[in-house]
Amino acid sequence: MSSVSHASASTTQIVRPARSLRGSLTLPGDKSISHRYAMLAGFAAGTSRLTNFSTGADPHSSLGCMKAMGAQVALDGRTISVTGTGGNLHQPKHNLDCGNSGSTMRMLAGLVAPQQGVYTFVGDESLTVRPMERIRKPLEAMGARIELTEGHAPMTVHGAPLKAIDFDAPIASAQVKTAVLFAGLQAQGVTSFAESVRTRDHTEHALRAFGVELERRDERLYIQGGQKLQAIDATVPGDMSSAAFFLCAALLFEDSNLVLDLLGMNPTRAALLDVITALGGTIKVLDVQEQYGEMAGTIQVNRSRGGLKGIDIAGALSAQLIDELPVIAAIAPYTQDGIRIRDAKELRVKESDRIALVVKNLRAMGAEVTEHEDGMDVPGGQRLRGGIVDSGMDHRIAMAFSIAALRAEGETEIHGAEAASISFPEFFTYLDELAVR
Ligand SMILES: O=C(O)C1=C[C@@H](OP(=O)(O)O)[C@@H](O)[C@H](O)C1
Ligand SMILES: C=C(OP(=O)(O)O)C(=O)O
Repeated sequence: MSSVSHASASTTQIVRPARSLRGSLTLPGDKSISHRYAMLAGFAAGTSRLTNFSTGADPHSSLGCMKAMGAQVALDGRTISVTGTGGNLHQPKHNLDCGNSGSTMRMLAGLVAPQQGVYTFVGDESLTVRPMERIRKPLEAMGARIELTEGHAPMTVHGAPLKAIDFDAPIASAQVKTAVLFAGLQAQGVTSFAESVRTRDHTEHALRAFGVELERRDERLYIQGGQKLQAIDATVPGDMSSAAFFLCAALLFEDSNLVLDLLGMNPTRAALLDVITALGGTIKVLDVQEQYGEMAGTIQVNRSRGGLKGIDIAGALSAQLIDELPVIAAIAPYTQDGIRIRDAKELRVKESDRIALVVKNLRAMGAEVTEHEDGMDVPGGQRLRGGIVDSGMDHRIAMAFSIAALRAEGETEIHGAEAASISFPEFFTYLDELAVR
């Protein structure tokens, strides 16, 4: 990077090409795990200590909401202490502000639906147009009442005593699974949940960490209502979806060398490592540990000699890589055989329409790309030129195109670069440290 300029509300970051990517990093805690630990610690009895908690704005929105509902939160560097409400959330005095975070709004809806009181959730411009119907359906089937505004936030949850349901998820969403399990935890009877694609399982591990019994039989999860939660002392593993930017950057240079410590290696989040290997990276796992069911390890990434291969990503793999697809697509022009992505329609309802924005920004950098309703085809063997990138105030778009910029000819301007702080405030500092110029 060379300079940062502030134009009205938006920050522009200039990213210069690099010659290599070298160094080692310990990434801030995983965003998905941090959300779940924040919510369950705020709900449990006792004081939880959460070390290496995410530095992203999103999990801090979850902490803020838990605070507004009676949890006590104290910050001490990378460790956060949360004293929970022992299962009785307070009705908040104001609207619950979820900021930019879909996870906060959807998962908390499940936690408050069985509680007494009325809870109104609001968010920023992007969150206000994201679909919430997907959680209204199961929670209303259990007995809660949820008011939406044309299917979106603002969302008001009227809590009520809930009864268990058997729910078969029509879409692959770990946030919907979490909302149903959090409601089932407090419902009368045994709630079951089945999904056709196995999504990230952090909620299952987190519930067990806090002492909840949860069973999986024939791909269906069962949770008995009325269980009590006890505080934990946990270290959050580094975020694989943040690591994705540097892992993809390491692929772009033959002599790159990247070591990541304490990286979350939960198998439901690690599909990216297979993609990196398929494209031509080599990954050495130097050490693996486990805490509360979550694996964390040290990995070393290099690139094999020769050009980068291509890959087709579709079906369950698209769901497992959903947050990594923007950066995978952004480096696709630099592969030999190109990358084709399908079955990723969910990308259209994230913080932005990520298919449309990836296509627009690839074209702004001179790439050829074909847009599909559920994905895109990016041919390989292309050279990109530095251009003007519009983040759409979407963190993953801002960071994905900063990586594409490393191999472009000339400088790239990332408009709305500050969006990175939603999940990874340190991103540009780390990129500067790792990029060899
Ligand atoms: O459960 C989670 O922590 C998440 C699940 C995914 O969303 P969906 O549940 O909407 O697929 C993902 O895109 C999001 O970044 C985090
Ligand atoms: C989609 C994302 O998060 P959320 O749904 O929590 O806003 C993301 O982090 O890419």
